[in-house]
Amino acid sequence: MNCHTGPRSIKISPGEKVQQVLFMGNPNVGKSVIFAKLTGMKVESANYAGTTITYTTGEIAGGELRTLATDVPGTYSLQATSPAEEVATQLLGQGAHTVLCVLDATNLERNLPLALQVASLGIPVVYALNMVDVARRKGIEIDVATLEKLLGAPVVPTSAVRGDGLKDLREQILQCASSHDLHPVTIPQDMEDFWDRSREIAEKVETRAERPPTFWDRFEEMTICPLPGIPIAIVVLIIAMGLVVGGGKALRALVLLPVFDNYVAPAITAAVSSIVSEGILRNVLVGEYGMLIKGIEWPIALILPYVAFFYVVMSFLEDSGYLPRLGVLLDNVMRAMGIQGSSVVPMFMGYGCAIPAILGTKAATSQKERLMVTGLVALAIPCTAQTGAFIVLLGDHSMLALVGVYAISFSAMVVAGALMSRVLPGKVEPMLMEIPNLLMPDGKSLLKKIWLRIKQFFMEAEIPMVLGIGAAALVAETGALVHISAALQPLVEGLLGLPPEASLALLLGIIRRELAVLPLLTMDLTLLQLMVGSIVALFYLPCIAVFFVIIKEFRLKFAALVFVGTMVFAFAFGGALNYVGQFLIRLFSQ
Ligand SMILES: Nc1nc2c(ncn2[C@@H]2O[C@H](COP(=O)(O)OP(=O)(O)OP(=O)(O)O)[C@@H](O)[C@H]2O)c(=O)[nH]1
Ligand SMILES: [Mg+2]
Repeated sequence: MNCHTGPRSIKISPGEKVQQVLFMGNPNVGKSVIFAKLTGMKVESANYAGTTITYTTGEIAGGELRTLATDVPGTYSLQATSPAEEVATQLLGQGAHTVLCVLDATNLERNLPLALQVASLGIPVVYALNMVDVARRKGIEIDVATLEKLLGAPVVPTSAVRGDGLKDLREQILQCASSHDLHPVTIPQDMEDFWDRSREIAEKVETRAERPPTFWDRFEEMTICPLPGIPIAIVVLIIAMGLVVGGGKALRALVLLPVFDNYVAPAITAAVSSIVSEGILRNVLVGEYGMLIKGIEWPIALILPYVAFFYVVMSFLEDSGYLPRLGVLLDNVMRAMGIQGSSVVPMFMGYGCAIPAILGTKAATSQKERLMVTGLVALAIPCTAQTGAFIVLLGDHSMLALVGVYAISFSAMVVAGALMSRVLPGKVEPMLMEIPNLLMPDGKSLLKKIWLRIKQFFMEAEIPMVLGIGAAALVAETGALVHISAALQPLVEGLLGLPPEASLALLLGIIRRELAVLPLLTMDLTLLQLMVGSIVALFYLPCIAVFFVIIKEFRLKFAALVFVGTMVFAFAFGGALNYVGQFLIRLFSQ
């Protein structure tokens, strides 16, 4: 038997007895952190609801029998309302030797209904009372002995990020799992919600110290009120953008470009020239579009610095719990787009990469919300690599042009969202928006997360880049580009006012989003042409990998709609910008 584990699989010999443990609980209570620490497996954790949207299985060492633990997506109740919650209830239906139910000590009353539902099915439960460090900071005390008595099962106080209480928790899990059998369970349609009982228990075990609010308490509140929440959000976004643009530029100019230009490129050119004689092959390898030159310079010396700083900022925002607060502030704007404020998280993820953003929509409660967010991410949200390309292309000319591209992207989202909410079938259900505690991210996990993301960018970008640029070099060197450019001339030159070679950007943009921008670097373009080129690249097709995910998650029909929609939007908007721009230039030069 092979268990689904995400990154690797666990082999179990036929007939071997294993213990199954499910890690369950409300979203954002620390299940994945506990799971990662007890199994040594790498799983994503972040400070918002819905980080885990599918399950991962790992092994907890130490018992007599082997113990398999499964990190389950968070759920508020056993009546699933989203695809991610359905995964949780299906896993529970298969039964377990033990369920580890993780409770957030700062939100006990809201966490208990699920715990009581699970226990009412007769499944053995061990409780982790997690986040006790945050509870202490907030002046919340929980009487663990009484809670244990009321729940009739072991309760272990833990602080998962610090590792406190995890040794004891492991022992309790192994002991409980070894003394019970596994039975599949049927989850009744109309389960009791246990809200009253939860309130009763919470009242008995919880004491909240009467104390004046600390600065941190007040700051948590301030971030969600329009005043001063919106000015705070603007400052946060300016700092974030400054860090990405400034930090990326410095890393690129001071380290990566000098190293590449002075050492790497000459070494590669010399090595290839000594083996390959002059001609098409040498040009494809190290010429103007040489795959070994541009294929390394573009992803590593130009884009990587921005990607790296972007992930630093994004991971910090994710782990601090600030993102859902942005959702509260933007709720009205998001509703104008036809989606819920809580979708700010997957949409923000889209600024990293569209794929986790689309998968992240599994936590949404309606299919229409999933389609809307996916459509918007595919159309108008540039991924981090494309953002890097925009900064390289526009940032050196005019920061205003760069800000302009993002302003157009936001406006387009409102228009496209309003359009899609009319065209797409179904209804967007109101979603529960959970606002997590603001936390100071744990340094070690933050660095690990940033490093993993940078590594993943490198692995995913490098090969398609080199191959795509190689294909482009071949197209240019063999003269095929002239024919392709002639065929696309009415579109590229006529409608968009770009030089014919810009057709290369459209061809390469199918492979990766930043490749729809980078070829423009080698052309001598006016500011208007740079803007038009960037806007077309922004709205143009998402990359091939994203299409595969859209087809897998939704239907081919929706992928086709995204294909046509993004194409039409890109050319219509790019064309309009070109004509309006040219008209204004003529008007002002008279
Ligand atoms: N201070 C503190 N932070 C914690 C603790 N446990 C988890 N966290 C943080 O809380 C956030 C949520 O943790 P996750 O492990 O992603 O939560 P989850 O229950 O898996 O969430 P979903 O996958 O969304 O259901 C992360 O930012 C963690 O770093 C803890 O004991 N103390
Ligand atoms: Mg999780």
